[in-house]
This record gives sequence, structure tokens and C-alpha cells, in this order.
Amino acid sequence: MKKVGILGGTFNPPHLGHLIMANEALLEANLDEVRFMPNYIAPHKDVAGVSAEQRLAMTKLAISDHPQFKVEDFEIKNGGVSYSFNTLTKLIEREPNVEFYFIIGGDMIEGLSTWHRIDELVKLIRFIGVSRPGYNAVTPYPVMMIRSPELLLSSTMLRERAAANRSLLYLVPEKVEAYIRKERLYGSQPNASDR
Ligand SMILES: Nc1ncnc2c1ncn2[C@@H]1O[C@H](COP(=O)(O)OP(=O)(O)OP(=O)(O)O)[C@@H](O)[C@H]1O
Ligand SMILES: O=C(O)c1ccc[n+]([C@@H]2O[C@H](COP(=O)([O-])O)[C@@H](O)[C@H]2O)c1
Repeated sequence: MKKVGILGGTFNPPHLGHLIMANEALLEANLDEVRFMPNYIAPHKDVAGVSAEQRLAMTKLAISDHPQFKVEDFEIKNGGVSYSFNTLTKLIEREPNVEFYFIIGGDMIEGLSTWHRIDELVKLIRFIGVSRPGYNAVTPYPVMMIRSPELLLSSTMLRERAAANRSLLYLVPEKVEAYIRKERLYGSQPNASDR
């Protein structure tokens, strides 16, 4: 069976932490591909000032150089609140011959018990947990933990840097930074002042 990893996220913006974790999951769990899946309305997160289409566009740019990375636009097309149980149920219906893995960062593990229909979700897919600096939670749910080079990097930090007109070089793919500046996302200017 084809093994597909789903890396769900808000990707506001996508960054090197996402690419590293996707690649480690691909290699460690022997996946055939990893699909980056931007949510439409994040269940537990506020997203202001950036549209779903802009987050999707940045995600496409971020993965464009890796042949085994794809974008899954199901949640953006579907609209509404993006509950993973609902999404994975639909993806499995659409692709019954695929074994799905859901990739999460270490910071998500503690909150898993609050996810919509989590007891059913863990039976549908396998969770892959990737270490993230500062998080060391244990969980009663079955999560295949993998070790990964850890990067203290978050979308929050990148939005703050862009707002302060600081460079995002080596933190996001160059095409993503170019898009952020072209679209003036997060209050950024066309040229970073510290490059
Ligand atoms: N540096 C990182 N190391 C490990 N996992 C990460 C890292 N950054 C993000 N993730 C994981 O990637 C997934 C998508 O994350 P998301 O798009 O919300 O980015 P974020 O950096 O956590 O965003 P924000 O700072 O806006 O909360 C989540 O499972 C999250 O735990
Ligand atoms: O289904 C849920 O209840 C649920 C609760 C929190 C997060 N998620 C999913 O987990 C992924 C990472 O979430 P986030 O908020 O860090 O971008 C993303 O695909 C979310 O839709 C899902």
C-alpha cells in the first residue's frame, strides 16, 4: 500500500522547521510522499490578515523543489473548520488504497485529547510525532515518535521578523520570502533592511 504522510498546518508562513520535519518523517517512516495540508479555519488558532489562498500559495512555493513533497488542498477547498477527523475520513474514502500518517510537532502532543473525535481518529491513521525544542509531552495516544534535528523556529517568530522588516534568509525558502515581500504580508516591506 502507498504510504502517505499528511503534514497539517496553518503555514502562516511555512518555514524550514516544516520542511525538516516532513523530510525526517518521510525517511524515518519510509513514506512514499508527504502532503502539506493547509487548514481553512484552524480548530485551535486565530489567523488574521492573511487569506487561505495566500497560505496555500506560500505552501506550494515552499515544497516546489522536493519531488516527494506535495500539497493537499482538500481543507482549503472544503472550507469551514478543519477538523482532522473529518478530513481524514474523506481522504480515506477518496483513496482507500493509501495508508495515511498524520505528522505533528511535539508541541501538539499534549493537546491531542482535545481534538475532535480523537479516539476515532487514532484508529483511522497513525500519528508521527516530531520532536520540537521545549516540548517533551507524553500521551496515552499511540504516536510514533521520531527524533529530528530540532529548530527553534515558528511561524509566529517569522511574522514578527517580517513586521520588523528583518530578513527571513535561511529561515523560509527564498521563494516564500519573495512572496511575503511582494504581497506585503505581516507588514513587511519589499526589501529587508538587514540583508
Ligand atoms: N520548528 C518546529 N519543529 C517541530 N515541529 C514544528 C515546528 N514548527 C511547526 N511544527 C509543527 O508543524 C505543524 C504545523 O505548524 P504551524 O503551521 O501551526 O506552524 P507554527 O510554527 O507552529 O505556527 P505558529 O507560530 O503560528 O503557532 C504542527 O504540527 C507543528 O507542531
Ligand atoms: O481536529 C482537531 O480537533 C484539531 C485540533 C488542532 C489542530 N488540528 C490540526 O493539526 C494541524 C496543526 O495545527 P496548527 O493549529 O498548529 O496549524 C492542522 O492540520 C490542524 O487542522 C486538528
